[in-house]
Amino acid sequence: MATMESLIGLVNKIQRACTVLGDHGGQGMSLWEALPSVSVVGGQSSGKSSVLESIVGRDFLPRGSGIVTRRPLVLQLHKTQSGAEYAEFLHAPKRRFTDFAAVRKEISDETDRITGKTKQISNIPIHLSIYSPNVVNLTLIDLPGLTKVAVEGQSDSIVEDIENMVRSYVEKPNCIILAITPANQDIATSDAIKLAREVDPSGERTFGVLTKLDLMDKGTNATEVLEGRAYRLQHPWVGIVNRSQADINKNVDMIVARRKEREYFETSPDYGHLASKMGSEYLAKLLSQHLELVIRQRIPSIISMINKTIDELNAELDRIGRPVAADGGAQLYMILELCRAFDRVFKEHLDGGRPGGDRIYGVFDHQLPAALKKLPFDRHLSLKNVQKVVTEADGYQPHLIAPEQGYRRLIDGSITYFKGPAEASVDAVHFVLKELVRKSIAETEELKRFPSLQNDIATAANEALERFREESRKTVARLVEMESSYLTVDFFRKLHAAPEKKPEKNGNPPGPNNDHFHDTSLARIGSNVSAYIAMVSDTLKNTIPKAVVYCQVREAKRSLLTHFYAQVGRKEKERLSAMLDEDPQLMEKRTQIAKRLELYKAARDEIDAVAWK
Ligand SMILES: Nc1nc2c(ncn2[C@@H]2O[C@H](COP(=O)(O)OP(=O)(O)OP(=O)(O)O)[C@@H](O)[C@H]2O)c(=O)[nH]1
Repeated sequence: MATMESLIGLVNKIQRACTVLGDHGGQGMSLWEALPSVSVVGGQSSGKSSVLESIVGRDFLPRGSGIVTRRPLVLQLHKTQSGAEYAEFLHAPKRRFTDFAAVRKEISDETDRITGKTKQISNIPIHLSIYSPNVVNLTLIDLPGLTKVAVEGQSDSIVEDIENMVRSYVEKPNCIILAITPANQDIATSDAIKLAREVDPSGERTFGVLTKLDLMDKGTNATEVLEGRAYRLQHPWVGIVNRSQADINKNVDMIVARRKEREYFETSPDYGHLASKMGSEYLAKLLSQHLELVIRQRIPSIISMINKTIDELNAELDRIGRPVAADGGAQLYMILELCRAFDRVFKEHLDGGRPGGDRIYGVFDHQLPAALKKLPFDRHLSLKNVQKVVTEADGYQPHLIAPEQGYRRLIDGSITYFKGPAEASVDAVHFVLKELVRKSIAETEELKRFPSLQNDIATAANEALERFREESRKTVARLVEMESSYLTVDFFRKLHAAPEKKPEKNGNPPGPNNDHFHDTSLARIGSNVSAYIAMVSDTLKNTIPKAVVYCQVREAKRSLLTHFYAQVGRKEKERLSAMLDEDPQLMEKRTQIAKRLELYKAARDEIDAVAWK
């Protein structure tokens, strides 16, 4: 069975770890909030500081007018067996304070360090551990005193700000509320009780403390309250007699004050029957026992909360990606893996599974045929142009049988027109591929965190696509040139073999100088060339896509990043690191998650170490 010391010590440790990692409540469900704690609340001058000092048995809290406590003070008390007595702050772990006046000054200075001298308040706690033979193991959180009016130099919102901060602590279901009320004030007007009732209506986590019993008017007493008749709480009320201002001025020792308090109750005609359950020493023990009980009850739910959070944080880390390895080999491997991930997505776009590849087919199925159809062959093979070309080709000697040169020139001239649509197909496919590269980079989940590498891959892929386009352009240009370089002779032989149309009945006999004959013959040349060109067009409609796919699409699939891989392989480690530069926001997020993960794991280890049943 875990001991009381180990349980409270356990929570102390986890609380300290929380503060180191910036987890101190007010941030949604944090570990801090899951831990049971005791918060001290009360109106100004209700005697909060006095109660705390009395529990500790030392003067160590800053005093003064106005709002002195401006940051929560997490006071962790550790009982020592050795008799050694000292204090330590979490923010100054190497310094051991044995002079408690110096502790007081350090609390003041540390308060100012965050809030400035502006008298503003801050919810970032100061952690103070006190080791002493005169304490019980207990953790108390001292909060700013509730006030009704802002004083000189404070903003009007301070009253509300303090109340909000105090409420943010006491409203947590794991907070035990130590509600301090001076006995010389009507309990109905107590700020502490008012707030406690609001956040803990059933009173199960509120401990009522009545201070200044010695200052009550003569003839009156607080038995109504202390016996639980005036205001009922689940836990018994505890009456306290702290040092008066006069005692403080006279530097009455805390241990002496404790003794005097004990004597006060033992000899009091009003409270003698309650004496064993009154006083600051009793209060400290009561709280310590209760805190231990609560911790014991909560530990299972804390463990499950810790485990759940660890799982969630791990999943989140996986989602945003683990940190980049430091050594060059691992970085190179990572870059190649990321490139492959991109390549997979890119291929899915081309092969189907992701949209986009179909747009390439669109180029071949619509764009290219439509462009071929629009070529101005009608104009080029008009009677007038045929005549012009044929005549020019014949030179000074008109042809005898067939205008061979004319045919060739007309065909060559026509074929040149195919270059336009061929290049347009190359460009269209190039832009589709470029767009797919862009899309694939954006869709590669693994690459999201590496903007520099995204850039590098985009540049490398686009350079590769440029090279493929160049190659493709040359290839389609060649296809077109090939059509000019050697004509399909059979086509014309067949034409020649086909029976010629009979001359019209009343027509003149055929003769080279006859106009009518001339026109018919030119028209026939035009239509022959046109038919031949239609055949070439059909061929190119089929071969251009083959060339484009061969040079651009197939290459993109095969070797989009081949050059890049070779370059990366030659890179220095520094350059590799630079390629794996991450989005700074993401790095920050990862650091935060990693820190929290560290905290939760440390907490789990602490709990395991206590090995309690
Ligand atoms: N006689 C007597 N005086 C007390 C008692 N408790 C507190 N005082 C005096 O009341 C004054 C205020 O006490 P503190 O302990 O400073 O009260 P506080 O709530 O911490 O005050 P702030 O920090 O200013 O909000 C001091 O002068 C104390 O000496 C008590 O039980 N009896």
